[in-house]
Amino acid sequence: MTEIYGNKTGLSPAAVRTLERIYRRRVPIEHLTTPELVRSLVDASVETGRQVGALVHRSGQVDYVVVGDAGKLMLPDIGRLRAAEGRFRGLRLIHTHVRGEALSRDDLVDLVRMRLDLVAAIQMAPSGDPRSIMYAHNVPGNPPYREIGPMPLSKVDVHVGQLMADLEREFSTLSGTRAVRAKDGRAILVHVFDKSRSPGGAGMAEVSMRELRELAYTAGVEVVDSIVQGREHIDPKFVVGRGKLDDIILRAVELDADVLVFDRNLTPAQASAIAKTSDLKVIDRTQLILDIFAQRAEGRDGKLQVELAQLKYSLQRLGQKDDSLSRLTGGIGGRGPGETKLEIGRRRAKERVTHLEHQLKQLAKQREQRRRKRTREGIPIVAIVGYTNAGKSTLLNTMTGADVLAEDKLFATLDTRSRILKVGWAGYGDREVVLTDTVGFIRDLPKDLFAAFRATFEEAADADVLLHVVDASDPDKEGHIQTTENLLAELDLDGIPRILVYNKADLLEPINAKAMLRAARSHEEAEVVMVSATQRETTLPLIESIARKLEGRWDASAKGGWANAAAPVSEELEVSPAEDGTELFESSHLSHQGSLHEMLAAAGKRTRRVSVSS
Ligand SMILES: Nc1nc2c(ncn2[C@@H]2O[C@H](COP(=O)(O)OP(=O)(O)OP(=O)(O)O)[C@@H](O)[C@H]2O)c(=O)[nH]1
Ligand SMILES: [Mg+2]
Repeated sequence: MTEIYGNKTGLSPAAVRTLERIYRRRVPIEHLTTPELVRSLVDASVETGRQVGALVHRSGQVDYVVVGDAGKLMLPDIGRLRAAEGRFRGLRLIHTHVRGEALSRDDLVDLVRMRLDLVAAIQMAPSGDPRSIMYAHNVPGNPPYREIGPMPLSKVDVHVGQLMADLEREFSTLSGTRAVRAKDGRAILVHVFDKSRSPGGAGMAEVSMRELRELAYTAGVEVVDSIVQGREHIDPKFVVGRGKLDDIILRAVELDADVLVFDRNLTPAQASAIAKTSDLKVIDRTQLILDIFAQRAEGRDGKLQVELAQLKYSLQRLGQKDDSLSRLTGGIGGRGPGETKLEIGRRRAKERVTHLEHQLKQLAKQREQRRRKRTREGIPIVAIVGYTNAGKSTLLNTMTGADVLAEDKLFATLDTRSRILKVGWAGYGDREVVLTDTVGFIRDLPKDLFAAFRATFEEAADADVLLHVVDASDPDKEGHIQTTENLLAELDLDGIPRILVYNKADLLEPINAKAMLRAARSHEEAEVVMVSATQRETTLPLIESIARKLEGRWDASAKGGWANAAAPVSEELEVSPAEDGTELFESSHLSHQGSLHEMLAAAGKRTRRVSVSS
């Protein structure tokens, strides 16, 4: 093995031979370097006028000879360090500084990011002689390295084997004392905004990072730091500036992080450049969301949809060289929901996409048939839509007594569930509606995912009423409403009658809740109600609202007639008169009992009309 790495342009054949001879050197593990290796490196530097380095393995062999320019050395991509190999690479870099400078920031970043055993720089005098040596190794802490020297070459006395054994012990004791490591690693979140384009970028960054943190938490990633940078313009190659990237790399080592999560979407080239330079796993916002979907999709349909979206996203990234596939594709753990490992070739991936699309079409047909059947049965459909974590599933559960997973995580629901809502308890006799839960929306929903999840909104397309649920306690609730409205329009669902449901009223001060409701009623086009999805009785006004919207359709779902509808109601209505604050959930049932009977009477009359005409 005599390949020369780095900047080889313009090297004379003689210089190349001098460089190649460096491969013959051996350096025992008891020493940092040998006079012979120093001599060879210095000779090659004098001949080329450039920095020359050797990556020496603990076995004593020179594994790589690298040539740079007068000011720096670009180390070859020697691949990711695998966990099994321990904390360090087992390679030390010994190189020349032709201008006699101390260890540079580049040297230290290389040391840290590549987990080299050591980096040593030989300072050359203008005469071309080696004047001194300076070296650094990794340490736990901040900064994550220790520099030693410069000192005369004759004074260096490092037993590399001993030093590395000590360091490895020190690092492993440290990671042993750390609380249980998150299963999908430790991440640094990075947000970059364009100062010229968004002057209010810092405030937006905060809102956006809060959401990213929740996404990371949902994905099972432990967040150890967040970094926000405002720039005059986004760096086309690394997004952040090169200097900032170096800071991030050092920070990652210091905090033992292995993932960088960018709060924006990266081009394949950017993701690749950052991953190569940092030697960290690089994930963008879309991949993080895809990853969550991959973990959470349950039904067959959902799983196929997610796999399709992941493959499509990966395929865009497979265009580049195949070498860093595992770093670029898939999510945090290279996770896919289906049978496929995500690290597959381009051709296989394309075949799989076709196959998945076919299967999904079949499933869509079956769904379509089911839906037709239901429509024939004439039960009105009410779909619950809204931003992720708004409380849609909780509302469905509470209203129907169903048991749909509701969690304080984003995208708890990935498969749409429908349940029959019987409203006898609220005074509507045998009437029923189908209540459908949907996937939560999120700002900048990844395009592929949006396409894939269109299907889950097929059900919603048939809805007679949409309940747009909003977490009224979220500081960004207006942003959430806007995002949801926009996506509803994109899904062509904006024509369906809508009720805006302000949820989580229990988390608001009653006085604020009232003011919020009043304000919303004055500026929202849609009807607004306020509920607390965790408390069934607060959903009464919502049911009334649904009843008003459904009118004629509503009665068709009543199986029984007039008497049936009215009979058991009063006993089932177990709502205690409002305590302070709960009158928020003002209900005509509660406010005057008389109107309940009026309503029931009206409902009964309509029922009769329907049964006569059918
Ligand atoms: N305090 C309070 N918490 C609520 C209320 N409604 C829902 N939550 C909580 O909010 C979290 C999210 O609820 P989900 O029902 O899973 O929300 P979702 O809209 O279905 O979320 P996705 O399926 O992720 O889109 C859960 O921890 C619920 O317990 C409420 O009225 N009050
Ligand atoms: Mg849900």
